[in-house]
Amino acid sequence: MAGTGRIAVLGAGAWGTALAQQAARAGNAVTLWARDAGRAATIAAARENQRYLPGVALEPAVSVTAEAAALDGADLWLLVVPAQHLRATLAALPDTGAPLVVCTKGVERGTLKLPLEILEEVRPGAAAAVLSGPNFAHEVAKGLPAAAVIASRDAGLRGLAAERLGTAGFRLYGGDDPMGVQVGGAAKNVIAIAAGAVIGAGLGENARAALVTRGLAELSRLVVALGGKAETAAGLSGLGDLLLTTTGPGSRNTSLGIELGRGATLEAVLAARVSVAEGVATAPALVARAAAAGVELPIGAAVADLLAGRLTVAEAMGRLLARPRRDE
Ligand SMILES: NC(=O)C1=CN([C@@H]2O[C@H](COP(=O)(O)OP(=O)(O)OC[C@H]3O[C@@H](n4cnc5c(N)ncnc54)[C@H](O)[C@@H]3O)[C@@H](O)[C@H]2O)C=CC1
Ligand SMILES: O=C(CO)COP(=O)(O)O
Repeated sequence: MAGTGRIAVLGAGAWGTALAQQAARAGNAVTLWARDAGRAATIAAARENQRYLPGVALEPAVSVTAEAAALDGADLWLLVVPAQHLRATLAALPDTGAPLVVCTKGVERGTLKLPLEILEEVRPGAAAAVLSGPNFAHEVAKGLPAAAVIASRDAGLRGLAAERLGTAGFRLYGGDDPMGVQVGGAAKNVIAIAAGAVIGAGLGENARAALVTRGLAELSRLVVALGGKAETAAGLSGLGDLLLTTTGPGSRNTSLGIELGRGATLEAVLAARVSVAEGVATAPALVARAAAAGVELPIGAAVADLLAGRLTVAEAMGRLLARPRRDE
């Protein structure tokens, strides 16, 4: 056990709760902060997050609160709020000077900012890192083996964060390419919706494998265009997470795509869920961000059009298949 201080986890969804468990397992006292006082009290009383992560008993070292003052003593903050709410959530909380590790995957609509870019606007100059990888919350919560990358330009911070959060069963690699890591985490959710739609529409496993592979090419192009490294796209936060999300039955993004592929409307799918599928809000923002950098995302654009009701799955596939043939 490496951790010794207090870690604050902001956002008591599935991933925030799983990371709170992991931080406790790594030897830290943990404050899991929820924005809603009633929900915090319910989780604290049940010692379980029945809404977002049912069936997992909270570690004794995890305390749950909605009080901002409880964040004061934490020497590391994990931000685990959906991308569209990250800015407002952080802006409403006091700046204690604690280093920030953002665990959110997505692009903010309107501003087209990635999580660390949002942090830079809300907490200019704060020490910040990003944690990302192939990590279904329910598996990490149970302590099943997993790996992720903690990337920051600040080598001291990524070492510290890996030391405080890692255990033998949650293997954390350092990375110096936070841009590449963030783009991978945001793009894989969009490609997962496309992969799910292909499966839901009965187009077959061959089609999914082709689409995921071409999706990785899109993701890699965007990583490089935004200043990241191609090898980051081939690592845990790129290929690794793409593989998990597009094939694992537990993915919210893939399952949303499957339902769309079977003919459900987006409104009906979202109305039946409490949990977030980040690819929905991210798809149009990612495509716009890529376009601003001169990068075309054919699969991303097809997903954005599908979600907006501008295309059916059959039309989206037809458009992708009709693209001019070229060398791989
Ligand atoms: N669940 C997973 O397996 C993983 C999730 N992530 C990422 O972690 C982030 C959080 O996802 P989950 O914990 O899975 O979410 P979730 O779907 O389990 O829970 C939704 C979360 O959003 C919060 N929320 C909803 N409306 C809000 C608002 N208006 N303002 C502030 N917060 C609001 C809820 O309080 C809750 O914490 C996402 O970016 C996701 O992509 C990353 C790795 C794994
Ligand atoms: O990010 C994730 C796994 O790494 C979770 O994926 P979903 O949000 O699609 O469930």
